[in-house]
Amino acid sequence: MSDVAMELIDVKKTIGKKEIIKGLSFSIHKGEVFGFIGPNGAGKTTTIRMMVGLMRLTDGDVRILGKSITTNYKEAVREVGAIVENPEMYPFMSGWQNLKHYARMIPGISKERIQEVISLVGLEKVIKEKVGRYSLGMRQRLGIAQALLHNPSILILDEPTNGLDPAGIREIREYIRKIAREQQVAVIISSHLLAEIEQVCDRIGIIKNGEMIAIQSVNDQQEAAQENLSQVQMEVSPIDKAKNLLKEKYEIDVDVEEDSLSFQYNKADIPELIRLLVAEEINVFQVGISKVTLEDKFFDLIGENVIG
Ligand SMILES: Nc1ncnc2c1ncn2[C@@H]1O[C@H](COP(=O)(O)OP(=O)(O)OP(=O)(O)O)[C@@H](O)[C@H]1O
Repeated sequence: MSDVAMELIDVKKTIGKKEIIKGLSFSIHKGEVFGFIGPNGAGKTTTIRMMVGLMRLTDGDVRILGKSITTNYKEAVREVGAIVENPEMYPFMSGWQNLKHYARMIPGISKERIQEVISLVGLEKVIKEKVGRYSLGMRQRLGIAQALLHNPSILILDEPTNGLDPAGIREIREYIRKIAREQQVAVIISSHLLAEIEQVCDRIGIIKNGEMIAIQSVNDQQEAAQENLSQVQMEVSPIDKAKNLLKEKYEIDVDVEEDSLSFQYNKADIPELIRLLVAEEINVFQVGISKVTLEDKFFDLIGENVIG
């Protein structure tokens, strides 16, 4: 069986005359935490509303476990658990009563399942207390428990860390990882703050003006940092010859940015690389070396500081 949980195929949304989402295509895998990140107004909420079936697509399709949200709405939506707006909870009832009340509306939810979702979000100790006395972080986790009750394949959380203090953010992260790992649920979280979700995500998709401008595996970044790789910018000529040489001879993954090559390499080995390029009659005009961080990449890509 395929490990794709959700697939977006050229998803577009036009409201009035404005094209808000301009053809998004990407897949999210089972057991993965995918961060959906971009500045305010980039189109995250609009995309999420389409993913969960709260808003019609203008064009394209969303498939959840292969089921189309446009032609097989009921079955597709069944696979989704989401917190898009603040979940409604009754403050005068306990966490347990809130979940039980909600579970009545879904056929086939056992008492054991309720207990299971409570332990998934670590609320065992306070579940008999009134929700009115919960911290915001606890309420968020109760919301996640509620969204998981019907055993969805995908959990979607829109700005889950909004308003939380650092301890609350840390806890939410921990439980999100646990849910993805233990239940093989694909978790999609949106945020405009890279630093808040970077640590919890396997991959991050960066959206700007309704377009996906990059999808980056977080592990690649961490591996690069561990292997002591630096980000190298090299102004060379002829650029294509240099690019091909680095690719074919040294198996370096090279991007071309205007008249420079951009790649990751161990700083200590760069003088040798320059010597080799020169020996091949390639002119090296400038070499810039910086540390590889996702924040730099994010900043480069969207051209403004939304790190917070
Ligand atoms: N109903 C609507 N009518 C017209 N424009 C809309 C509508 N809903 C959203 N937009 C516009 O679409 C763009 C994307 O909005 P969206 O709320 O999806 O962004 P976002 O990335 O979630 O931002 P935020 O983090 O601020 O919620 C914005 O420019 C917004 O003004």
